[in-house]
Amino acid sequence: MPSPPHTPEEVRRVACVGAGVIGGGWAAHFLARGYDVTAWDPAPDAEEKLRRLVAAAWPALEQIGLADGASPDRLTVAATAEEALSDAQFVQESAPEKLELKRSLLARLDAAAPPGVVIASSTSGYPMTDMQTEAADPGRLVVGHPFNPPYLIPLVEVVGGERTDAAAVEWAARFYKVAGKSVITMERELPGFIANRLQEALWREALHMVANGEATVKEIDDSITEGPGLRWAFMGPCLTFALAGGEGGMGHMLDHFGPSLKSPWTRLEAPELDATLRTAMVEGCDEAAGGRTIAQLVAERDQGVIDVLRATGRLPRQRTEGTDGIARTTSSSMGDET
Ligand SMILES: NC(=O)C1=CN([C@@H]2O[C@H](COP(=O)(O)OP(=O)(O)OC[C@H]3O[C@@H](n4cnc5c(N)ncnc54)[C@H](O)[C@@H]3O)[C@@H](O)[C@H]2O)C=CC1
Ligand SMILES: C[N+](C)(C)CC(=O)CC(=O)[O-]
Repeated sequence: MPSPPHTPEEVRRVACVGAGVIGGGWAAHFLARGYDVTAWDPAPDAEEKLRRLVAAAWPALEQIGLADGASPDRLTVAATAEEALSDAQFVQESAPEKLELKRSLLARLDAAAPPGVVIASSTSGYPMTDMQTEAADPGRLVVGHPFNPPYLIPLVEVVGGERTDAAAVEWAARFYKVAGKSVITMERELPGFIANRLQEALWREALHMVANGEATVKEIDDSITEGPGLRWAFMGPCLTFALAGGEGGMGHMLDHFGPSLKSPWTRLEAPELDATLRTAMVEGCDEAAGGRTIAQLVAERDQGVIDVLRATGRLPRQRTEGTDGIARTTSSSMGDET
């Protein structure tokens, strides 16, 4: 891979390929951080949906603080991937989670991007080794796995594949930090990375409980939001459980509860996602939503994440308000820039 032509700090133009839930969320994030964003998505209604998503996200982004000059007007929608990438300094791919599609798309993006420009995939779980097989320069392809919505949840998991250059992984990790994200750089590939491997265990059990009529969708959601979820926003599952050992910490916790790890709380393979389970999940979510639309839930979620980020000190405590009443920060509002 030729060296990236720009340092992470010099990047001004980002291309977002695929502009659905995550590509649109990335576009909103990069716009709010003051970048010029060019998006491409083959769907005929993609531009309209993308602009709607950015407009819906913008009030939350104004609340947490925009970079100087940030504006939704700096979003351009290109007619082809090649046009979108022609002068891109970083590329974020967020196309559907289908391995064959990712393989050929990443090869196409590699052919279109300026030499050395790093290309990151938002994949939720494919190892880059499996996706970079058709690219002429696989050295610049990395995974940059975000969390929904990418414009509010700080974490990005960064990892390369067997044929990725270490320099590209390092560059991407630094770029995401400069762009206001909180980064975990993984030394080795794991399907599902770290967070989705953990989330999948929870999700598999949730689906089993619904399929077997053991718990409702609402009970499952309440069990997390009224319980462990409150702790997880600021203390992960390991430290949280260390406190379950009282003054003896993790040592006592393991001696006390270790044997129960062998008890069959979780023991099941992934459930069959048949029509009955699908309907139960959809109807359960409709019931839990209690008449709120997706747009209302998105606004509620965004406000909830902002409140948690604020309460846990992860949003800047001192923000300056412009004459237009919009908060602006001169550095990133989330994540660690160092
Ligand atoms: N939805 C989520 O919560 C998260 C999704 N991801 C990952 O982000 C990626 C995108 O997922 P979503 O945004 O949820 O899907 P989505 O279905 O909302 O958006 C995918 C977009 O890709 C477009 N598209 C279809 N074919 C394409 C092609 N050949 N080239 C470029 N774009 C194409 C579609 O028109 C659509 O707008 C996936 O890899 C997924 O695993 C990662 C983190 C969270
Ligand atoms: C549902 N999902 C597997 C696509 C979720 C993610 O990949 C991360 C997230 O936002 O939780």
